[in-house]
Amino acid sequence: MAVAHVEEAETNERDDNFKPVFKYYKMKKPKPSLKDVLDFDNECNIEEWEKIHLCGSDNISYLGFQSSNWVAWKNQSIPGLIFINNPFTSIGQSEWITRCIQDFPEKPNKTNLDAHYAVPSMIYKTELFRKLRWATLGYHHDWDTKVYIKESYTPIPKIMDDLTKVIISAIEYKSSYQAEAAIVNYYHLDSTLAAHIDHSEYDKKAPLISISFGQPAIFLLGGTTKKIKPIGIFLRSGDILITQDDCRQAYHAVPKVFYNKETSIRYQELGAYSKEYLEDSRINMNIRQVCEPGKGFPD
Ligand SMILES: O=C(O)CCC(=O)C(=O)O
Ligand SMILES: [Fe+2]
Repeated sequence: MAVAHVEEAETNERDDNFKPVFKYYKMKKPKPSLKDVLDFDNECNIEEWEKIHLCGSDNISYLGFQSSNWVAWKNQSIPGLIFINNPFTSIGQSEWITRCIQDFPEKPNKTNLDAHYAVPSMIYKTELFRKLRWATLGYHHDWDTKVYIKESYTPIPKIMDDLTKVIISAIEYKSSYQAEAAIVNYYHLDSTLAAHIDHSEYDKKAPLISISFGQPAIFLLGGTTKKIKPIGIFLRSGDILITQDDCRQAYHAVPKVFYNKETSIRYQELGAYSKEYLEDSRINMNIRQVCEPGKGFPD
């Protein structure tokens, strides 16, 4: 919490060019215009972006990928940001969604509910599931102190580790990389995520892999201070956003989750609970390396 206070104090209201954009896209009435939002699917507002092709490894269909050739985008003026257009099949997405709903919130992983409830297993079948906001895996992020603790660890599932390896190899990241922590965020149509920088990791440059599922959202990406006006980017189900190097230290937020009636129709393969949940929800699964390679936790 102390960290958040310092950040707030750094940018007073007058200089804050992030908040007005956040409030604008969050607005319900009148509905904001979406004409300036970057849309990689429909190739709108992306004149300054370069289309690139990334290669996934061989034999990766078990991870839900549709092929090994992925369309991605980068921008010279935003070093470190890579957007990958949904490379998953709809069955592949359904499998990841099912993991996010049925597996990842289960113990020994941690969730926001642990502090308030005796959380039953198969929580997705209970009323409590609507109150789920996050689940953490690997080194658990402590939301109050904003530090990772070496002893607070549950293993990263192999399938998530495999997915990470394929993405890290596709972006040709040169250093070694280990998926050490994951946060799964659960949003409903009225949920937002306030502007923040992810600086709890000791390695502040390594790629952060962020994958969206379910209902679409607007993601805001600003700069290292809130003085910098953010850009809005549409994130749809299956899209992968990677932030590394300087971009890792940029403010970002989610001001809006949309309702799109086609979202749940697309996942015929989902079980009944997941399908109903996804009707008005968005899931974001993000994977991080916590420590600098070969260094471990500082004393
Ligand atoms: O939901 C998203 O797209 C972003 C999540 C995020 O920024 C975070 O978990 O730190
Ligand atoms: Fe973040």
